[in-house]
Order: sequence, then C-alpha cells, then structure tokens
Amino acid sequence: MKQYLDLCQRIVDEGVWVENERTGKRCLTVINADLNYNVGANEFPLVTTRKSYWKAAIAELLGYLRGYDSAAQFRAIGCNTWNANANENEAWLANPYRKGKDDMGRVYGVQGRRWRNSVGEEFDQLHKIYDNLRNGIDDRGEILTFYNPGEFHMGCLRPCMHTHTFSLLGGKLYLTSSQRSCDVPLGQNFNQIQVFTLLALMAQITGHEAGKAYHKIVNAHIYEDQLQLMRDVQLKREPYPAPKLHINPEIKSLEDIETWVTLDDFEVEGYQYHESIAYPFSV
Ligand SMILES: Nc1nc(=O)c2c([nH]1)NC[C@@H]1CN(c3ccc(C(=O)N[C@@H](CCC(=O)O)C(=O)O)cc3)CN21
Ligand SMILES: O=c1ccn([C@H]2C[C@H](O)[C@@H](COP(=O)(O)O)O2)c(=O)[nH]1
Repeated sequence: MKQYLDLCQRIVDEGVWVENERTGKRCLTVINADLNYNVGANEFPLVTTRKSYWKAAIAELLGYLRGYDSAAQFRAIGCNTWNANANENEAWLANPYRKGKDDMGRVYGVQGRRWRNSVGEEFDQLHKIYDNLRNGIDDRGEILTFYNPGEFHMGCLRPCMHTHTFSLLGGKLYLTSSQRSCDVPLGQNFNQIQVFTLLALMAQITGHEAGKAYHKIVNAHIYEDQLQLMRDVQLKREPYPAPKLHINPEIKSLEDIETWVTLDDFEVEGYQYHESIAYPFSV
C-alpha cells in the first residue's frame, strides 16, 4: 500500500500537466514507476485508503484469460469496467470493425488467446506458456502480450497493461508486467490486484511456488477531475495492513479457469478499509 501512496504523492508533488487528446482532459503525469508485490508471502496489494472493488478486478482478469471480447461477457461474471469503452466512445461507435452493442473488438484476451499472424493463423499465447511452465520450462520468452499494433484499429482501446512475462527461477515462478498508461486512482487500483492474482493463479495451475511480481508502469497519471479527491481526501488517510488473498485450491488447470471458476473461488481475509471514493472515469 505504501508503494501505491508514494506513487500518488509523487504525481501530486512532481507531476507535469499533459493535455490528453483522446479524453479531452488534462492529466498530471509522471514517467516510470516500479512496483513489486510479494505473492509468495501473500501480501495482497489491495488499496485500503478507500474501498476497493477487488472482485470486479479479478473478474476482469478472468475475462482476459478466457479471451472475452464483449462487455456483456464481462458483466456476466461481475465486471462493469468495459461498458463505457465498448458503448460510449465516439471513435469506436463509428468504427466499421465494431460488431454491435458491447463489442470490444480485438483487444486484451483476444490477442492473448487468438493472436493472428499475417496469413490469418491463430496462436494461443497463454496456452503455450501454460504448457511450458507445467513442464518446468522457461524458454526466456514466456510472454503473454496483448500489444498488437497491426490490430489497434480493430479494438475499442489499446491495451494499457500490455505484456506479462513469466520466469522460473530456483523452483519459483515470477512475473514481470508492463503497462504503458495508468489511470492511478482507478486503473492502478485494479491493475495491482490483477498482477498479483495472475502470478498466484499461474503458480497454482502450473505447480510452482509463487515468488514476486514486478509491475512496471511508463506513463502514470491522475486526471484533472480526480486530483482534488486524491490530494485532499485519499492521501490524507492512514493505510491499514495488507490483507490476504485465498484462491480455491481446487483450481488446478487452465481448463478450470476457462470453464467453472467464478468470483466465489476468491476470498480476501482481513480487509480493513476507509470509506469509498467515487473517482470520475474518463472515456
Ligand atoms: N480512463 C480509464 N481509466 C481506466 O482505469 C480504464 C479505462 N479508462 N478504460 C479501460 C479500463 C477499464 N478500467 C476501469 C473502469 C472503471 C473502473 C471503476 O469505475 N472503478 C470503480 C468502481 C468499480 C466497481 O464498482 O466495480 C472504483 O471505485 O474502483 C475501474 C477500472 C480500467 N481501464
Ligand atoms: O488496465 C487499465 C486500462 C486502462 N487504464 C487507463 C489508462 C488511461 O487513463 C486510459 C487509457 O487511455 P489511453 O489514451 O489509451 O492511454 O485507461 C488503466 O489504468 N489500466
């Protein structure tokens, strides 16, 4: 939690104002943030200085791992975060690739599970990593990337947390996650849960002990209409100790994640938090 608050404070103290054309808002911005989470010690990086809707963040991750491409699929598993980008963004609504209501296009999980090469053949990046890790193999390229510049025009948003690299070392599994753009009050609150949970889940289904997860962010920002709440409310609060995440031990394979896992398979122990803050969201 300290790392998160330090990043927020750094943006408030040292951030530079940048005009963002896509949203029409200004963002107070810093470049380069490195966070790490001790998954092996189960120090779940849940924000405690406001109520965090952690289940929605895990649902979003499950949707990515399943290759979802519709906001309706995300809603069905308890996540509302894609409604606005799928249905309220003018540029996407006018895009000929949009297949109708709730379609997100070829973003995130579609790239992760059905990446396409120049002759139209598909590649399941996640399955390759899963097979290798299960067999104790780290080929130094265990990379799940949602970043496909050739298909940006086919999706509602370029992926923000775009690349997850897994590493096996001394019998432990590590994860390095890279993010190009981060809405620190809203997005980061979710993204740090997802980095932690992705490593915990992959370690569990590939039969390895989890080590640390490293989260590298390039552009970290606070939108102009979020700044006052962050500076005068959230940053004035004292954090509580980190809670623990419990994942149903019956989840044993990627197929389990694809077929029957729900939010009931995740529990948080010892979550103490300050009251919620409704940050404005920019589409
Ligand atoms: N401007 C922007 N910021 C983001 O963080 C973001 C996007 N756009 N577009 C794509 C996804 C969607 N994400 C989102 C979208 C909404 C919330 C949000 O409204 N969170 C609230 C309530 C969550 C709930 O009730 O389930 C929060 O208080 O955390 C969080 C992340 C993260 N990403
Ligand atoms: O997982 C996510 C997804 C999105 N965001 C934020 C970061 C930016 O504020 C917007 C995306 O805008 P771009 O103009 O495409 O950079 O969404 C996030 O923090 N985490």
